[in-house]
Amino acid sequence: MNYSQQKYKYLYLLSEKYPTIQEVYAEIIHLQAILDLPKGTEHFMSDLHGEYEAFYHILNNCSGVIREKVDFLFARTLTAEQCAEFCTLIYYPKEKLETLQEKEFLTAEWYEITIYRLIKLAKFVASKYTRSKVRKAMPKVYRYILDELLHAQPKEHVNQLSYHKKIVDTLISIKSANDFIIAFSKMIKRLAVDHLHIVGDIFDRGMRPDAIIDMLIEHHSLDIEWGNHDILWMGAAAGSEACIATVIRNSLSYRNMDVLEKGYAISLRPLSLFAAKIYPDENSISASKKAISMILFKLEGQLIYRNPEFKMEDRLLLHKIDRNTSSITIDGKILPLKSAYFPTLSQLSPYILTEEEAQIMRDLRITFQESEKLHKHIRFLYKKGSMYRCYNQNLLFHGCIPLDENGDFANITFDGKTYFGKSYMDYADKKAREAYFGIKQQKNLDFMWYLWCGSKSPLSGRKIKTFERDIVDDPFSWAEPKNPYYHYSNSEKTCDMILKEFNLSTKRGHIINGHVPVKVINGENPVRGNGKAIVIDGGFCRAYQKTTGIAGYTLIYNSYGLRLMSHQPFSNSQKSLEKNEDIESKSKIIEQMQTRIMVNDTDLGEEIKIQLSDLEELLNAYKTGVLTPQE
Ligand SMILES: O=P(O)(O)OC[C@H]1O[C@](O)(COP(=O)(O)O)[C@@H](O)[C@@H]1O
Ligand SMILES: [Mn+2]
Repeated sequence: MNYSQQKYKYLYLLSEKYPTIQEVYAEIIHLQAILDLPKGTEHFMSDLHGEYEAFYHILNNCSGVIREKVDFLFARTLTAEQCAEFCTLIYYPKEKLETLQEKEFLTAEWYEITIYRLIKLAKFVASKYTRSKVRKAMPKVYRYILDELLHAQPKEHVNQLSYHKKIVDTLISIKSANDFIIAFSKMIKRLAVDHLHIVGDIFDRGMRPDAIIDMLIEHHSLDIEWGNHDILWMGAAAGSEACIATVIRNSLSYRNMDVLEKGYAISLRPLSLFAAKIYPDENSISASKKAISMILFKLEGQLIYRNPEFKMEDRLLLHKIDRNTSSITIDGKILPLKSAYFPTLSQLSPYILTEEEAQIMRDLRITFQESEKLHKHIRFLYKKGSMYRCYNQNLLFHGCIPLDENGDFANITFDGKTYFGKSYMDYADKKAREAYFGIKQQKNLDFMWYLWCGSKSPLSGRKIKTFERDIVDDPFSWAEPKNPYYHYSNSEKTCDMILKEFNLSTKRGHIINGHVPVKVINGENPVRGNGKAIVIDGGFCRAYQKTTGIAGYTLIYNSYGLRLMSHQPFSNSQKSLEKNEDIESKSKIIEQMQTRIMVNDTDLGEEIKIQLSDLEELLNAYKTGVLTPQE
C-alpha cells in the first residue's frame, strides 16, 4: 500500500504508542467495547447567578440522582431516615463523618455496613462504564482497594462478605476508613454525572460566583456556554471601561460588592469617596450607584458614536434630558424623570467624563487588570467556554440566534462583512477571544459590551433599558422588547431551521437555552417547538424564584432519553448536614428512546470510530512490513 508522507508520519507516531501487534489488538478490542456501552450521562444547568450554596448542594447530590439510586437500591431494606442519612454522607462525607464521630456513632460495625452499602451503590452507578473508565475515576491512593472491592472475585473458599470484611478491617485498623469513605463518595458522584454543561450566566445577582467558579475548576468534565453576564465580566477583565462600569453597577444593585472587594481584591473605595462628595444626601451604596451609572451612560454614548455598525443610535439618550422640566423625550414621547439632579452632567458635552470620573475609571481598569484571581477565573471561562456548542446533536447556547421579523436569520454587518446564524456565532466567538488574548484594540473591547447588551446580541436577545430603568419615572419605558427568536422558537419549523444551520440532526437534535426564566408558576412550559427547544432557566437565582415558582432545573440526558429535574429551594448547608435535609427535585420525562443510546451513537463514538480506523491502518502497516512492530 502506498502511504502519503503525512499518513506515514502519523502512523509512525502512532506506532510509538502501540509498538506491538498485541497492543494494537488490545486497544481495538478496548475501543470496540466502549462503542457498545450505554452513553454517559450529561447534566445541563444554566443561570446559576452566584447562588453558590444551592449549586454546591446540587453538584453534591448530582441533581437528585444519588437519592433516586439510593432509594431504588435500599428503600425496601432501610427506613427513609436511614436512606436520607446515607445520602447526606455521600454528599458531604467529611462533614457528616465529623458529626457522626462527635456522636460516637463510628463503630467498626458502622464502617462495615456503610462501606458495604457504598460498594452496592458504586457497582450500580459503575455498571454502564468500562472497568478502565471506572478505575480512572478512582482516587489514586485507593485505586487498588476500590478496584478489588468492586470487581474482585475472591478465591472459592473465601466468601465475598468475609473478603470485604477483611479489607474494611484493615482500613479501620490503619485509621484510614474516613479518608477512604470520602474518596469513595467522590468516585460515586463522579460516575453519576459523566459530563456537565453550564449554559451560561454564572456571574451577577447572587453572592458567590467566584466560589462557583472555584468549584467548577475542580470538575472532572464540563463545558460552558457564555451568558451575557459572563461575557460582561470577561469584557471587564479584558479592559473595557463600559463593561467595568456595568459590572460595578450590577454589584451595587444587588449589594454583593464583596464579590469584587473580597473575592477579587478590587476596591470600590475611590468610587464611594467621590460619590459621597457629589451625592452627599444619599447613603453610600446609592450614591456610588448614581455616580457609576452616570459614568456608564457617558461611556456607552461614546461607544455608540464610535461604532456606527452597532446601529444603536436610538440608545443615545443622555443629551435628550431636559433638566428644566425634569423630563426626557424618547421616541417622540415626553417622559418624567425620577430626579433632575445630575451634578456631573455637562449640558454642552454630555458624553464627556469629568476629570475625576476619568481618573476613577483609569484606576478601576488597572485594578481589574491586576486581579490575579479574576484572571484565573476568566481564563477558565475562555478555556472551557464558547458562544455555543454542538454536543451529541444538541445545540447549546445561552440566549438566542438573532432572527428578523419574518423569522429568518437576521443579517448583521461588522467590519464590512455580513454574518447570520452560525457564521455570526463563530464571528462573535472569535472576537470575544481576540478581545482578551489579542492586542488590546478598543474595537474588540467595545464588541464585548455589544455582546452584553447590543441590539442584536445572541447573548442578550433583547433591547436593554438600563438607562430608562434608572432615570425615567415611567415603567412602560422599562419594557425590553425581545428578539423575534423568542416568538419563532416556539415553532418546530424554526427549530429545525436552526439545527440545520449548525449541521445537526433535526431528528435527534434539540436546542438548549438558558437566559429567560421559565414562569412555571404561570403554567409556562420549558419545552417548546414540539419538543425541539428546551429552556432550562428555572431560577437558581433567588430574585427570580417568585417569577418561576421553582428554584432551578437540571436537564438530564442519559442513555434512556431526556428528563428535566425541577428543584425546590435550598434551605442551608447546616440543615442538610444535621437533619439530612435535601433539595426536593421532581423528575419529568421529556423524551424516551425506543432503544438505549450507545456510545456508538454519540460524538465520542464518532471519535472512537476514527481512532479504530487509524489503528486498523497501523495493523495493516505492521502486517505488510511498511512499519516494523516490536517483538
Ligand atoms: O440575563 P439576565 O439575567 O436576564 O440579565 C439581564 C437583564 O438584567 C437587567 O439588567 C435588569 O436587572 P434586574 O432584573 O436585576 O433589575 C435587564 O436590564 C436585563 O435584561
Ligand atoms: Mn442571561
